[in-house]
This record gives sequence, C-alpha cells and structure tokens, in this order.
Amino acid sequence: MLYKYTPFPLVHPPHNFISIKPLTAYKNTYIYSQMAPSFDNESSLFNFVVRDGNGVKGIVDSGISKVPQAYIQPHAEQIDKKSASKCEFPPIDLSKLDGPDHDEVVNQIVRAAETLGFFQVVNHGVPVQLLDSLKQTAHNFFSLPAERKAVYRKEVSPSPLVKYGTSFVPEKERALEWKDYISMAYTNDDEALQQWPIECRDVALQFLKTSHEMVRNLLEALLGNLGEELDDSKIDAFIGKKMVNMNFYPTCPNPELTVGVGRHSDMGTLTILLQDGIGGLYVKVPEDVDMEKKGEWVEIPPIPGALVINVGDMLQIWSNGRYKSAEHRVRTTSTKSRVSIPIFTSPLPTQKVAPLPQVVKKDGGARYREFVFSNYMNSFFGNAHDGKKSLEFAQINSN
Ligand SMILES: O=C(O)CCC(=O)C(=O)O
Ligand SMILES: [Fe+2]
Repeated sequence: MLYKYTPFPLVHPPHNFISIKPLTAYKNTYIYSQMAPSFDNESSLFNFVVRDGNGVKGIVDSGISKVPQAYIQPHAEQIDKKSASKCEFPPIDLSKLDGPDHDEVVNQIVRAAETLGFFQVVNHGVPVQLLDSLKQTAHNFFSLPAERKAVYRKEVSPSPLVKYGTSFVPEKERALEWKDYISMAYTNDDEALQQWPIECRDVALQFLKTSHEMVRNLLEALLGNLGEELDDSKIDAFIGKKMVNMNFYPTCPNPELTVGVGRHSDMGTLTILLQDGIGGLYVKVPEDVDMEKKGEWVEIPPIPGALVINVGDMLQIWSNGRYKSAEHRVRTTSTKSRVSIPIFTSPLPTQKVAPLPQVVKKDGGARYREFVFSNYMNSFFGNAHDGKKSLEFAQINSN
C-alpha cells in the first residue's frame, strides 16, 4: 500500500504501539512494509523481526527506548560489564613462524589452545586494509532496507549458500539475542561470486582466501603437537567446509538486560574472527586448566590489525579434550553498533570425527565417541545456545 508520508501515525496508537519508519523512500512517497506491531506482543514481535526480516535493526530504527520483553535475558545470563577483567595475553606474531623462533611460536599457539582456547594473532597475512573494508561492508550491508536483506531469509533465499537471520535459533530461545547476521557458505569461487550478496561477496571471498594459509599454519602447529601431520590429503577432513558470517549488533537501549550472543562454544575446527574496536567479546576461563582466573569471564580486547582465533568443538574432540573450545558470549552497547566477521572452518558434513588414535592411546581412553559431522551440526543448530552443552552430543560419560 502507498501512503503519503506523514511523520505521525494516522491513527492514535495505544501507548505500547510503536510506529515504524517507512522502509523505502521514492520521491515524496513512502512505502510502509506493514503496520506497526506491538513489540511486547510476542507473536507480532516475532513476525516483524524474524518472519518479515526486519531484524533487531528494524526494532532499533523504529525508535524504541526500552528493549522488548522477548530480549530480556534471565538474570544469570545478563552480563555485568564491571566484573570482567581484560585478557592480557599479547597477540602472537605469526610472521615469526618462518624464522628461527618457529618452535617458540608453535609453543605459544599450542599453549593458548590448551588453556583459554582463544588467542589473537598479528602479521597473519590478511591485509589490514581488507579488515577495514570488511567492517565497512558489514555496516553498509545492514544499513540496507529490510526488504533487500530479507530476500536471503532461509525460507526464501535464492541460494542454499546464503542465509540472513537474527538471533541464533529464535524458535527455540527463551530470550532472543540482540544480533542480525548474514551467513555465506563457501563451495568454490564461482558459486561464491554468483550467489553471495553482491554487496559483500568480494571482500568476504578475499578474507577467506587471504586467511587460508594462516589457518593451515595454525592447524599444522596444533595437529603436529598431537603427532598428526597435516598434508593436502587431510585438509578436507579438518577444514573442508568454510563459512563467512557478518554479525551486526545494533545499539541497544538496555545493554545490561540483553546479550549480543549468548554463552556458546563454536561448533567447528578453528574460528577466525575479525572484531571491530567496540569490545564486548568475553571468554570463560576453563575450570580444568592451570591458569589464573579459572571460571571467570575475561574480555578479548580489540587490537587494531589483529584477528581473534578460537578453538571449536571439533578440535577439542580430535585432541581428546586437550584443546579447549572455550565458552564465549558477546555484550551489547548503547552507544555504537558493533560488527564482527567470523570465518568458521569445519570438516565436511560427511566426515567421520573421533579423537585421534595416537592421542587416545596416550591418554588411555577416548573421551568422545565417533560420529558423522552432519549429525553434530543438526544437534548444534537444533538447540538454543547453552554454554558447552553442544559437546554432550559426543561425550562419553566416564561414570
Ligand atoms: O561477535 C563476536 O565477537 C563473536 C561472535 C561469535 O561468537 C559467533 O559468531 O560465533
Ligand atoms: Fe562464537
């Protein structure tokens, strides 16, 4: 329907009735995607945010002053900014892998994977200019009118490789996450260039390509330490599947009540994460490691030009629990929207996964059972984020 633009709703609304700004302007005529929903009515909120693809961004653009009830986390999940300290570890300089300090750098990588499961790297081979373009591209993409993004909702996406969405599994969550995202799965260059959204495809593909050697080097170091040599024939078994996401965390009027992403570990092998300068990524120091601050949340501080690396569940399983896929979460902020761009690497869906035999032998037993990766994926995406529960799918209980 076309309406003449009027700055006020035509009908006087009830007090919790929020008017939506016009989505598209054409000359002086504005197109309204729908009448304003009540954000405190769960089904109209769900329809507006999820079904119609307006996302959290759409709620914020409507000018709310308090987060809708559906986004208010249970008290235990709310993030107290003041109680977390910063992770002080310096970033690992990957250029030194090529020189006399090779072994020392491998030790740093292994030690980080065995303790926090998170570390930062510099001189990683991804051009710093590209990192800036990626962040700008993410902002530009999420500034598009809702209908331009909504074409990639999973129910209607023209490509099985591309998915635009919000929160994690909205249908299953007790409280929604304050995040919109676009997800681009990689099969080959041609399909990426044809099917990924034109606004993001070039920089996303360059990110994937320029980071490949680093991922390989990191994996070589981590697997080498487990007595597993990484040659070309094994690459697909460990990182045959790759996906680039762009996450958008709009400004939030009540950051203390919400989360950008709830507690979770990543499902795959290694995640390469580009975060912007805003901060708010927290990692829980595992309880079972020789480290200070066990069980506490530490913030991974933004370092210009650096990338964040974290261990995923598969690497924890192959290493029979030696490497930690650490639990992490993201805070929201009231002043600026935040973007992050992760590359998720994982085995191919058909791959069988189990702890590496040489590690099991050393440890005197397997802590995880063998499974096909696609089954793990189904379990992971079939449940709301809940800390490290995802690993229970494969865990062998010792009692
Ligand atoms: O935005 C971030 O810093 C982290 C996002 C994240 O954990 C994820 O996408 O899995
Ligand atoms: Fe994550």
